Amino acid sequence: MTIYSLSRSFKTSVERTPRVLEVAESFGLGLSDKEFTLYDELELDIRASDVVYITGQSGSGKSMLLKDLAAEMRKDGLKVVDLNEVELKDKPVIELVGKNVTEATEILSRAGISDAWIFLRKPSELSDGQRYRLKLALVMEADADVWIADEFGAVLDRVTAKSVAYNMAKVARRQGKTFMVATTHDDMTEELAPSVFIEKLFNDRIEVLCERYEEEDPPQMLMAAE
Ligand SMILES: Nc1ncnc2c1ncn2[C@@H]1O[C@H](COP(=O)(O)OP(=O)(O)OP(=O)(O)O)[C@@H](O)[C@H]1O
Repeated sequence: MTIYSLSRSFKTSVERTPRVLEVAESFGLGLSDKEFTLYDELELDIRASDVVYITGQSGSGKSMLLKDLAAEMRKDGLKVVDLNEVELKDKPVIELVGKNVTEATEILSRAGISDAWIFLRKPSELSDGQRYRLKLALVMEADADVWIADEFGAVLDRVTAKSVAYNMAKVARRQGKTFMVATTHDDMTEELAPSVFIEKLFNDRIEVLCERYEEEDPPQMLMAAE
């Protein structure tokens, strides 16, 4: 069990251009420097095999929380693979994962790619959604302790996003990986079956629900800060 303690706040200062001054005057906005906090000494208990589902409205601080959590995990010596940092080689898809064709097709199908024509194409010839699923396959194959995906499934249709969410969470749990996603979509709870569900609200408000299905550890509300 590792408890990560996270704090993040920003100082904002506004550049006083003529248009900024006009808008400020029209709407009666003050232009003094302000500080806003996304979370302050937030304590999160994240374990191997946890599926962490971070959701909340756009701009509420989900990406920042995912990034800060990943940075703390890296500091802690864990190997974190970030979907947004996965680079794709210019080779047919079937060459990019697995030790052989059987393994490659298995990994690709878990990531939602099961069309043989896609296997033969190169990443540059795929759609955004197909490339995204290929990256998910590479994340699953990477020798990492933690998989992270910001804007998880944003370029996929909802049916595909849910199916990929279900498969990835299942594989992560089976392999003892920590799988953490952030997205505005809050319709994947059933598929991800998260052990840690985080709803990031505006300002420093955050709700964390931890549900680990162990007898000695019943579902509990860890923190609900206002
Ligand atoms: N460098 C920065 N300086 C000041 N404010 C910042 C900075 N980076 C992010 N923010 C602010 O922090 C807040 C949270 O940003 P974040 O990217 O985590 O939001 P998000 O919930 O992931 O949004 P989205 O769903 O739109 O991606 C936003 O209001 C954003 O404007």
